[in-house]
Amino acid sequence: MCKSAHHQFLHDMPKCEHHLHIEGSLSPTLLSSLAAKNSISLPDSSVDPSFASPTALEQRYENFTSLDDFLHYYFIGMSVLLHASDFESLAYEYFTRAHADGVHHAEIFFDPQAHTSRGVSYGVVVEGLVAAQKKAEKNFGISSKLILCFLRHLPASHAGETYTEAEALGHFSDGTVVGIGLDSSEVGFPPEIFREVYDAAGKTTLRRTAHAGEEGDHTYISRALDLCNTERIDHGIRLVDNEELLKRVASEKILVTMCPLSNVRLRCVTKVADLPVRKFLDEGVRFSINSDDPAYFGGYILDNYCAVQEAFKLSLVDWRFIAVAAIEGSWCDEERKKTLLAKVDDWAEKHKSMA
Ligand SMILES: Nc1ncnc2[nH]cnc12
Ligand SMILES: [Zn+2]
Repeated sequence: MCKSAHHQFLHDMPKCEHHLHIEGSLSPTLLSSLAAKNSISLPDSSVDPSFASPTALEQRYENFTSLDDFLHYYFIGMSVLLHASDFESLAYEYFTRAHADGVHHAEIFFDPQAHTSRGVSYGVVVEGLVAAQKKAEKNFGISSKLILCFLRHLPASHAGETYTEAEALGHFSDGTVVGIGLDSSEVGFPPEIFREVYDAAGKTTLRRTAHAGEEGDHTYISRALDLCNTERIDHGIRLVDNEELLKRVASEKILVTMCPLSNVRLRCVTKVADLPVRKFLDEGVRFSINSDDPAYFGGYILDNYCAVQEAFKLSLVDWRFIAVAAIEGSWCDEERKKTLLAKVDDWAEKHKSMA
């Protein structure tokens, strides 16, 4: 949680999170307890000393050198998740934390291929996540959706098989899964490799997003939009390298899901102040602020909000733009959006003295 009392207004702001990998919310403590419970052997600490203790892992997470360096630990970490109850514990721990940070609506990525490839069925993963979603709605009033991500380092045919499995279970038509996304190593794996699943999704009510312009250049963003028809861009910070594309994203009201602390930890930028927050606001690019993989990147959503405020000293008008863009760009129904927008009005009224 953000430590500064000055940021109470950010705590109070009704937030939507759109860029959260549920497997990336696996804390080193839960990781070790699930490893013990499920008898999963992690790498020996003589081979990688980071696995000596949860504290050692946390320290290693402070020194990622790239997206791939992080992904190495991310995939090992999630190997402790075996049962529906593990996914439920993981997701409920996230919702508890998100609620404490003032999240009212969350759209959650999950990586089924990273589980099915080690013998954990797609159905088990979703069963656990849905159980946590229901509990979070009941106990915290948090609405949430699932976004099925495809791993771009695996073949497109594998993504196609995963799509077919989710579709056959009725998870697209019954609303269990609201949309599809694309994650994992970006450079060398452009979005159009996965055109077939995006084309299929485009013929349904499924929403479409993709990680683009995180480590990859701005052409990854235009290719996601033009060749995969994505409605959102995850990260998208390389938009700043192409003025025309940036203006297009603004005019087409495409939501960019920024993840400030992630971008610093993975060395996409040196510091939060180097992110295009002011530029996006000035150009009318709609964006939300998110935690990506909070257990790995040193902060949950409110820490990301506070880091942006420390770096940019935004006004209430700026924050209101961010709050409204996040709600309008959410994939929930119109009634829920109306409720959330009314909460933003109340919040702005309460904090008008800071304008
Ligand atoms: N920041 C990120 N980029 C790409 N794939 C991811 N999977 C989890 N976090 C990711
Ligand atoms: Zn991500």
